[in-house]
Amino acid sequence: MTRIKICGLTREVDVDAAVAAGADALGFVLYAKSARAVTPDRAAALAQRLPPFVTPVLLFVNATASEVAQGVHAVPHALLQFHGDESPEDCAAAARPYLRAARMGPGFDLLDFASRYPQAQGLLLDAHVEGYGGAGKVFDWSLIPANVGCPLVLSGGLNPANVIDGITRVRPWAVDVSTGVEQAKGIKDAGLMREFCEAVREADERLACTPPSP
Ligand SMILES: O=C(O)c1ccccc1N[C@@H]1O[C@H](COP(=O)(O)O)[C@@H](O)[C@H]1O
Repeated sequence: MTRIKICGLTREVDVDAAVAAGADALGFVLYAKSARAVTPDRAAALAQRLPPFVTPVLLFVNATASEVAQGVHAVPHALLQFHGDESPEDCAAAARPYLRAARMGPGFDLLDFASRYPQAQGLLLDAHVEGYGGAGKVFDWSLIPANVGCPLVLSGGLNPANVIDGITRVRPWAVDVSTGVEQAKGIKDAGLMREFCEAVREADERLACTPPSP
């Protein structure tokens, strides 16, 4: 079953709708330059609404150790997502489970990148864009090598119309969406979130019916 993360939530109503739609994880952007940025206190208030087994994720871009510590203090049970130029040491400093974002583009060596972050719970694959992420841009999925050796979260420009193709071609552990389920930056659309989650389940059903390759 493909796990679903919906990212960039800023409103209680969207958190509740994302949970109702079937999201497994919700992301809160602690990056002041993002149009979806929330403060650690706001992230805590939003994360407090989550029921058991729905994971809050705190997204950082080149944050200082003190900024990461503030986020972790506010939402102690969160998974961290490092989406900038953080080194393996930066990611490990908070001593919390984390996802490392990889900025996919021509010439990017994902296997080498993965070997530098053996402590990451998984790699989140996003398009290489200016501003680091959340741009709604799809990257060339054929750039993903086989056997990366850790769970992959497919991201970058996913939406209800293309996520089935993404899952059936890449077969990721999870998918992550932000722009593709929004009415405006940081304002989610309950209908699109529902359609996205339904499309993921449809992809899973198609994969379950696909005979294994010989
Ligand atoms: O959402 C943002 O504003 C953001 C800013 C900086 C880095 C990452 C950001 N979001 C993440 O980007 C990917 C792809 O998003 P999209 O679906 O293409 O809009 C996703 O993981 C967001 O979590």
